[in-house]
Amino acid sequence: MQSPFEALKARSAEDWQGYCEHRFVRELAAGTLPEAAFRHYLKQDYLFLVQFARAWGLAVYKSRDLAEIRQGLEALKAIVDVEIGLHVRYCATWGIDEAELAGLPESRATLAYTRYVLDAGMSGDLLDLHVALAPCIIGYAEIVRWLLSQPFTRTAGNPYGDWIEMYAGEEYQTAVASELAWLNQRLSQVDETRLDRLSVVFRDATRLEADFWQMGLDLS
Ligand SMILES: Cc1ncc(CO)c(N)n1
Repeated sequence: MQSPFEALKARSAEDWQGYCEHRFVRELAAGTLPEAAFRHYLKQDYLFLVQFARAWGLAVYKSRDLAEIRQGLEALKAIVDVEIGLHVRYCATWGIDEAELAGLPESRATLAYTRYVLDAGMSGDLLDLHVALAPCIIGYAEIVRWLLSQPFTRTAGNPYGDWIEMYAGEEYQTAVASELAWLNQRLSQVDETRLDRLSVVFRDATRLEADFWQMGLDLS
C-alpha cells in the first residue's frame, strides 16, 4: 500500500517531478552545468541554510512535548554545527569565502522559498512546518538516488561529483529516513480536510524548490 507521504506526493505528481528532474540537477549530474550557475546556487544555498536553521528553531518552539523539542534541537544542531560548516568548507574549495557568503543579498527565489516555509510553520503547527520542509529534506535524498540511476550521470571526473556524493551519503540518507518515518506516522493520523490543506503547503513548497534550481540556471 502507498504510504501517506507517497499519497501526498501523488497529489502534486507533476510539480514533484518538475522539481526532482529539473534541468539544473540533470546538468549537474552530467557535469555540463555552467560553473557560474553552480556557484550562484552554492552561494544562495548558504543563505537558504541560515533560514533553514531558523525553521528548526521554530520547530523547537512549535513542539508540544520534550520528545519533539529534542527532535527539533538535534536537527538545529546538525545544521548549525555540521551542515553549515560543511557548506562553508565546500564553498571554500570553489574559492568562495565565508565573509563573502555572509554579505550576499538574498535572491528573490531564496526569500520566497525560505519565508514561505517559516510562514507555513508560524501560521500552522509542527506538522505544517514539517510538510513545508519535506520537499527540501526528502527531495534532495530522492533527487540524488534518481540521478545515480540515470545513464547521463557521471560521478568520476564530474566537478559536481562531491555534491552528489554528499547527499547520497549514508549520513544524509539515514536522517531523511527518520524524517520520512515521522511524517508517515503523523500523516496517517490526519483527516481528509487537513490533508487537503497540507497538500497545498507541500505543492507550494515543491514549486518554490523548483524555482530555486531555476534561479541557479538564470543567475537571478
Ligand atoms: C534549497 C535547498 N533545499 C534543500 C537542501 C537540502 O538540505 C538544500 N541544501 N538546499
